[in-house]
Amino acid sequence: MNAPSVETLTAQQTFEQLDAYRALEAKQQPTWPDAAALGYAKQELSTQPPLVFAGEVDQLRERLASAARGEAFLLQGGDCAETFEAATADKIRDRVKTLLQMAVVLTYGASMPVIKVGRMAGQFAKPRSSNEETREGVTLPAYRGDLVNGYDFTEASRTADPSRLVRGYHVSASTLNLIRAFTQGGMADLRQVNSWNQGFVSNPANQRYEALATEIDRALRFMDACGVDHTALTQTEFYVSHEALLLDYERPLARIDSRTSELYGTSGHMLWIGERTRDLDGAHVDFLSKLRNPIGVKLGPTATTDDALRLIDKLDPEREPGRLTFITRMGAEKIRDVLPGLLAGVRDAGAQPLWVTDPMHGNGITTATGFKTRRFNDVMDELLGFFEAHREVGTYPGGIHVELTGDDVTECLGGSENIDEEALATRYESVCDPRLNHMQSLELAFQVAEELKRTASAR
Ligand SMILES: O=C[C@H](O)[C@H](O)COP(=O)(O)O
Ligand SMILES: C=C(OP(=O)(O)O)C(=O)O
Ligand SMILES: [Mn+2]
Repeated sequence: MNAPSVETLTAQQTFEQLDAYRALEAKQQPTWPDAAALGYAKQELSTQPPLVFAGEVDQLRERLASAARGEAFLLQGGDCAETFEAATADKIRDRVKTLLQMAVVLTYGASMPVIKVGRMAGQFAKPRSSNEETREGVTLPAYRGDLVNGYDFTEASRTADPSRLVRGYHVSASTLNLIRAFTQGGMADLRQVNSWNQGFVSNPANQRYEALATEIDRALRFMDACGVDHTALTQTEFYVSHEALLLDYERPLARIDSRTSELYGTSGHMLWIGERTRDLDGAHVDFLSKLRNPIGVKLGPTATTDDALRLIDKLDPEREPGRLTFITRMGAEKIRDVLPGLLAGVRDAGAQPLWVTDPMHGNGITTATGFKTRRFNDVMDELLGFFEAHREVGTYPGGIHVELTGDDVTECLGGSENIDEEALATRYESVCDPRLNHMQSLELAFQVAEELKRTASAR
């Protein structure tokens, strides 16, 4: 046999370093009953083309760097858990549409670029509070996302099936293909997106936002009249992200970039680590520390400044702007107590991560009838607490991370349509956490835009 070339050896060594995570504890991984089928799925994934390209990933890192410097704002959103069944053209279009509508409003409010990142094309794996679920005396494995098992409550459906890893890759590929088509092919035309927003404000419940919508309309007409570059108005950058939870999916999609010989996760542009898997000595932090992608880390109310600084040392030792995003999810009741100290501690240590708020995950409640839900008012309260904390400390509130859909579901309580507990049953479709519906998402965007206008005029 020929000796391996220097190039192969280098690639091998790179992957050996990446594989150090295998010796560490990986929380929230499924038990795959069929080892041979898992081996086959991983092999199959490792031969598939990357879903995203290293150059795009670098571009997103640069965009996020500008947000970390206070020169852009991140809008990240989508389902709690995407499903294979709901990866239809209409549903994907409506989610992208909702994000674009929100982005127009935020761009105007912030007077700066809004970086659009979907929780899409890979958000298929869920951490759970419990390994099992019991219904009417029957106990089965918990649903861990379509990448692992099915939502139907039967033994067969809830058994972890590795062929889902491969199917998840293909569904992600077709989702991404459609997103690229929509955002490059005319659907992102700012004038059209703004006309959709006119529909939102023409609803009497939303008239308080009319002035803002009219201002945006005038600004667009002005740009049009001036002959502003057509492409800037009709096409937009759109990136995808998901929680990098399932290492059996992420590892085969880690690739060496031929331009730089560096490792990239090619399952999505931005990857984040969840609140339940961010242990410093755990497999997830180690694995992601080796990839060049922008990395997010969720920080819940128990996170200390020391935790944040040690995560920075491990994930962003060079302190490269755009590399690390902290996504705080404290809960409306705690954010004003907990966040200012964290922001000040990190700033005083000389680090400048991007700070983003997830106003959803700290505000979950379960109704007496058993629905997991969130109150729109709590979500808004945490958002306001986020802006207040940053104003207090003098740091930059760089973005929002929300669970939302373009559909008219009834999963979160309140909002201008005043969804009450009874209404939850009418259209509750999420297979995991409750999402803001189309109207609630826009309402949130208009309120955040008002907040951003205030921040911008105070600077
Ligand atoms: O999005 C995430 C959920 O909060 C997480 O999966 C936990 O949900 P559970 O408490 O219903 O298991
Ligand atoms: C599980 C999630 O969040 P967290 O890790 O913050 O609980 C999520 O974003 O769906
Ligand atoms: Mn969730």
